[in-house]
Amino acid sequence: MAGLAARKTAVRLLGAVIEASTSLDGLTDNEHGHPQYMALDMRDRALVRAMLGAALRHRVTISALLSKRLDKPLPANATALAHILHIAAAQILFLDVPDSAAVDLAVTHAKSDPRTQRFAGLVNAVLRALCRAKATELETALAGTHDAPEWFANRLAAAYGADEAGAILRAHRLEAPIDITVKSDPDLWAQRLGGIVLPTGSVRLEKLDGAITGLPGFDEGAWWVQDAAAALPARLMGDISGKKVADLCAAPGGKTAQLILAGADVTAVDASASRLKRLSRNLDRLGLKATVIHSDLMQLDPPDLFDAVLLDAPCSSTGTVRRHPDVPWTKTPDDIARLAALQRRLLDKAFTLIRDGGIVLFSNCSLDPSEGEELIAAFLGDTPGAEQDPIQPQEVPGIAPFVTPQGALRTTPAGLDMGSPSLSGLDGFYAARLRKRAAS
Ligand SMILES: C[S@@+](CC[C@H](N)C(=O)[O-])C[C@H]1O[C@@H](n2cnc3c(N)ncnc32)[C@H](O)[C@@H]1O
Repeated sequence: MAGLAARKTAVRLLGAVIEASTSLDGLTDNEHGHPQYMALDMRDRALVRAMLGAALRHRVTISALLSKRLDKPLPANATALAHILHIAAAQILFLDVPDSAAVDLAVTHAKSDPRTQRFAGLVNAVLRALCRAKATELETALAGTHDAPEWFANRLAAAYGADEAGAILRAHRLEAPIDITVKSDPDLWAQRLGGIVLPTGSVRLEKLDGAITGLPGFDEGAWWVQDAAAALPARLMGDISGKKVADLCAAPGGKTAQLILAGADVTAVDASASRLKRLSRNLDRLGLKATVIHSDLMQLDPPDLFDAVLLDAPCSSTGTVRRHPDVPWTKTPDDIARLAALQRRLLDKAFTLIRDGGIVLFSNCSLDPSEGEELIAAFLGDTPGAEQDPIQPQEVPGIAPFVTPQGALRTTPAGLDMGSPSLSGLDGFYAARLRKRAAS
């Protein structure tokens, strides 16, 4: 039956995300993804990603509308059934798929699986009722929830206040636009690619029709994909032309490329061999060169100190939910605490690698203050010789709204209003510039 394999794959992957906290990025990787996903053609893969995106972005809304159609909650162990219902509901409520196709394929799927066979009638009845109810109930259901797990919504509210947290969670319901960093001439590339130039200089495309590799300028290495917020930390390192700079968590290399183009002599370090392969491929395409070192940062022992280092540390990625809607459902507060502790160890190490007067630019794509504001305050409080070098609102065009009173950079998906929701927002990023006091 046409389309059944895509539905079965989406249901299987939703299970892997929800039950096993597996990252969606890995499952849907076009080279090393889940075997069931890899067996699909590109069109079906795109459909699987769309179904999973909608199912995760609207998970609470979908649950609420499904449970209204059930006499009693599904048994806790009926996970296969729950995922079939969620993937079908995502199509019915949020995708441009005919209702009849979504329902029929879900019923056929339920009949084909021994765990769900006896529920095929229930799947049919619940989904048909949902098709009838959506016109009158969807809007109210959306208004009744932030579509986030409670722990995540509470944490954002504690950090940003109810209004800002609400705006961030509303932004998380939308797919992010595609941002591009160009080597030069953003106006020209915006015109060629059909995008706009953001105040910070990135080029933004509302959405992508087809593969990114097919766009003009890709093969010749004129640009690379990089969220507009992710493009800021490397630009906060001041004048690095001719300086010895290390990118300490470098792969896949978006910031490495920026540092090279700013004229620095760059060493790119990363602990992951496979991610470093991607970095090398990316730099090759862009025609850029760095010294690449495969090492755990904690073991790094370079012969000379650096003038500056960029530590774009591994984090909870809670700033990237628009692009990775699985994050709130796969990460936990314990993960955040563990990653914050790792970042602190990496920052302590990074600080030993710079000369007196040198800088560490610390950044990550988390929205959680324990991985940003609080971590830097603690580091400054107990690291002799470390001081904050406040970021100035004028030093990079367009950053003024994101500079905090402490002189750090904080972006959220609720920032950067470009007039329409589909063109607005930024990944959540934090960046702070730290200096090692020169010996007196
Ligand atoms: C947020 S990503 C970096 C993104 C990159 N800076 C960019 O802009 O393209 C974090 C990176 O840190 C690397 N990493 C994690 N732990 C590390 C460690 N102990 N030493 C070195 N690299 C590490 C991961 O492999 C991952 O590539």
